[in-house]
Amino acid sequence: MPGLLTSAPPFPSDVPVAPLRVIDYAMLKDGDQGEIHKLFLAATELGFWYLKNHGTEEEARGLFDVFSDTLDLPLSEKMVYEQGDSGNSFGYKAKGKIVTDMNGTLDCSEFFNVAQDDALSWPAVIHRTYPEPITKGMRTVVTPFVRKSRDINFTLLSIFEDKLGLARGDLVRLHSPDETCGGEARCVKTPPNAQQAGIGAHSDFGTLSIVHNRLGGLQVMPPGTTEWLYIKPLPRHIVCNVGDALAIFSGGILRSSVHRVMPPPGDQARFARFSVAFFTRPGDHVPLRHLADKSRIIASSVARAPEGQYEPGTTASEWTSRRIRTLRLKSRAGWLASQGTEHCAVNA
Ligand SMILES: O=C(O)CCC(=O)C(=O)O
Ligand SMILES: [Fe+2]
Repeated sequence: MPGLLTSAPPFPSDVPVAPLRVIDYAMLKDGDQGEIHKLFLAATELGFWYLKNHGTEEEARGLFDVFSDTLDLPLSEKMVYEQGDSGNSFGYKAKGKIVTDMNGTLDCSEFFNVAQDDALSWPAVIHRTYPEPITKGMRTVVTPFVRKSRDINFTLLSIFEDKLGLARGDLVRLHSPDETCGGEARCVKTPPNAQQAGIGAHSDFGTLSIVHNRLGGLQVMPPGTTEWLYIKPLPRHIVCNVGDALAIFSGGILRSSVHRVMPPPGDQARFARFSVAFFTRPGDHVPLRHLADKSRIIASSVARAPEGQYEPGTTASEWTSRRIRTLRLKSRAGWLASQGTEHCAVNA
């Protein structure tokens, strides 16, 4: 089973590694103030952290199987579900469909994205249908994974509400189950011995992301630096990060850092790389705008930033579709137009 990769060589010890804080989810749930403080530091400094005791290991293992069966389907079958060029994220993204840098270099990864809305409403279809390995695993694997991952992100959001001086529910409410959203579960697969990026430098579009990694390859560029650091996969730990929407809502207090997926380091490069991710994104019609009118802490951060910095003038769904659509233009212009908060000084 590719997800477990028990035979893969270890992550090498001679590559630069990001010093992510390790946060204990069980302690957060218990209201441990020291752990809550550590989470807030992680989200404001780097915007990335490890989370242990998250309780989704089993669901993620099942999802690696479901997604690897899906990506093993013949290309012609997968192409029936291709996301297309309109900026839609749900479904299949074939290799070479998006640019990874300013020179227009194409990616070598394939993804499959399942909409949170479809997983939670199953068997009712909200956005689209899926191939058989996913429909067969929906009830037992995909939906439980989505539900648990969403609950983790909502717990983290409640903590951020308190730390940012917001009222209870001010962030969670922007992700109401009464509205469709761009939230999704994803598998990313990159081939063995890849020579180019699997996913180019980007910040995530939404609120909070969760990544389950077995092999290395994920890299982050800490704010204010120009160095790429590997995020070393740790057994039973997930990697969590802040996305653009949360950076904007918080007036830049929480950081949405640039990251990318490169071939796994050292001897791990000989293996195909699978990762499983979950993205919480705001309701489709939620305006992306700082919440300065709800918090003095956010208001004072916004007051220090350039005018209009955290008011891109779009809704959450327009923001996501612009970034996907322009990445698929496969040109330098597309690459520039695909950029998010990371390039407009949210992280300055
Ligand atoms: O595969 C990974 O480790 C990260 C994937 C990622 O950054 C993304 O899908 O946005
Ligand atoms: Fe990402």
